[in-house]
Amino acid sequence: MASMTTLNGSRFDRSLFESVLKRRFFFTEAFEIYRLSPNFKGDNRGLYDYGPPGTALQTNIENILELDCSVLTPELVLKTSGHVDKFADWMCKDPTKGEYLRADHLVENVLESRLSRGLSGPCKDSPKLDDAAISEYNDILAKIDNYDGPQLGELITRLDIRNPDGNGEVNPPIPFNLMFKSTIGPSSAAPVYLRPETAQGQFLNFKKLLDYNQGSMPFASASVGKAYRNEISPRSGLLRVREFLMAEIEHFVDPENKQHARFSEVCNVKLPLLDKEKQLAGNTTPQTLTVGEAVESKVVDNETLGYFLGRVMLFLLKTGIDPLKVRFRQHMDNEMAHYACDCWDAELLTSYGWIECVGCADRSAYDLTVHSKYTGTPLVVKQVLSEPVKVEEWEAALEKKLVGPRFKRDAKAIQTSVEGLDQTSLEQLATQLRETGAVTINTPVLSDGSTSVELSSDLLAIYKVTRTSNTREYTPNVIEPSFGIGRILYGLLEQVYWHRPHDAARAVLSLPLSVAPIKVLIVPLSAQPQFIPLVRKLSARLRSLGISNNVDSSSASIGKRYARNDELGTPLGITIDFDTLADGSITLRERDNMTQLRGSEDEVVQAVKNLADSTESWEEISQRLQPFLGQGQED
Ligand SMILES: Nc1ncnc2c1ncn2[C@@H]1O[C@H](COP(=O)(O)OP(=O)(O)OP(=O)(O)O)[C@@H](O)[C@H]1O
Repeated sequence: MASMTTLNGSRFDRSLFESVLKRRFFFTEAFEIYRLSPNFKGDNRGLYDYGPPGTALQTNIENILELDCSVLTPELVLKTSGHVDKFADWMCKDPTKGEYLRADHLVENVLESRLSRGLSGPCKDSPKLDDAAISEYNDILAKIDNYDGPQLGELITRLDIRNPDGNGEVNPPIPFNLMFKSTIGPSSAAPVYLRPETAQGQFLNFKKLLDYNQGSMPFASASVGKAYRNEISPRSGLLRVREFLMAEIEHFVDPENKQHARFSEVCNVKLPLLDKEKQLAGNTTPQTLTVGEAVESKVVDNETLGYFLGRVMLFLLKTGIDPLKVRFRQHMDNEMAHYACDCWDAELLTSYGWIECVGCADRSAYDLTVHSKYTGTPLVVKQVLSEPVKVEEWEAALEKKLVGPRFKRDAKAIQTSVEGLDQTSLEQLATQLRETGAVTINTPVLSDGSTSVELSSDLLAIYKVTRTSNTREYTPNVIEPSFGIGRILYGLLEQVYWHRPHDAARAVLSLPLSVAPIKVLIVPLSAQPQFIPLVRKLSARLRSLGISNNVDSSSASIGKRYARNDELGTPLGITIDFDTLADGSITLRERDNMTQLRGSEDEVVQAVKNLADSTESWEEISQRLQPFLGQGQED
């Protein structure tokens, strides 16, 4: 487990931190009052509700273009995309306890615990770890994501890895599909899944998106919405939940030209990169390269992927993430999702270790190709060429005189499927047809319920033709940054949490103004009625500038009111006191250093606006406004 320090260098204490977040209602366990009732049965882990500050923070973080697609997804779509067969994690059962554990996490947790205790087993009197074992464990941990189920099984047996809860032996790993299944309609005949990612809806709308974009490439769509995964054993709070908010951008690009028009904007952004070769060699220290250097040296495959890694880094920094607690880790070959050909994860350092928060995958032409093949709908771009070119192409022709009478009302569907075959498939099928005299073609559901048909060489011919063309046809590749908003939010909260020196009860969340749920706290010093119009006017004035604010007119001391809002991460405070009644001046307080400045309402409002627009810093404002030595009020 990573050892974390807070912003002022003290040790990070997760239980204190979580108590602050719960107290201030950033989030809570979902269905909590039911879960606490004695009749509640079942596994409620991995389900959370965000309270008002958590929801506001989430909205402030996400802020990207939206395309809103259906969550309920027919089985056929996810069968075609490969999720029904391959979207699984390896799971072990502890038969004694009846517990299920994710196999890679089990190995990781047990080896990390052995390393931290220097012992090779769970008991105090287990033998000490020798140098060879320490080196082997570190090597395994550096590439833990690269092991498949049987390999994890081999490690579990050879290293005698057991369930830390009770020390029972576990069964060999088996795959567990992470999708939630349901059915649609009263007949329950049509299986559906809750989407495990938002991407598929965007791929299925590719043709419409391309038309909407006047056929021009490259372009991107984006979607923000809930995704659902039946995680095997969620034990890390908001980091691993079963229902979470995802923001995914699908950038469609010409596979022969992966340059990016705005690459120069991110070229100099520095990235800490941990590539797959390093991990396989057991090395976990990233190298820092600029995006430009990383693409030039081919550490990152292409400009578009580099562009998005740069943008992800800038986004994380803007939300307030510490640059020393971010790294970009490349997936190893076995780790890659079934649809990806390259992938870099932006990981944040948390008290749970390095956690993936944004996955940046090159999904190649995988998704568009499989959906196109299955549905017979071409999901391609037709590029008009300035000079005509000679192209050699595979063509398929059905012997209609025979196909019509043989397949009757299915003939049309078969013809559409044959016409939808892409060049790669046609080439493979041509060889097969030549060698075996028949091929199988996938089709929509036919009248006998089947979803494929066998065509022999008397019914189907596949041959090469040469023609002159003014257009080039291609299936775009997709570069996809996929943001888990909850993980970014949690990582950020851990990183900005600290408490005042010598007072663990006075916690502070140093959220930047841009993402803080409430930007300004207004505190009237007294509950006397003269203060009410002043407070209302100031609050409305800030609101009209788009600056969210909260009024705390409770009877608690000023110090208590500020302390409550320090825990909510409110960056600025304005006090209205008796001098305000006399001369209209008010006090502006900065959350982190608690210094206060005094000026007229106009001056203070302008200062708040400049801080919110990042056109002036607190230090610069301190040069203009009078220092106010009222910190004593805080206690
Ligand atoms: N169970 C979850 N809870 C919260 N966020 C999640 C969860 N699973 C994935 N995410 C978020 O969605 C993003 C994209 O999902 P992706 O499929 O790349 O994750 P993943 O590789 O399955 O994650 P992990 O390996 O941690 O299970 C992740 O970067 C993460 O931020």
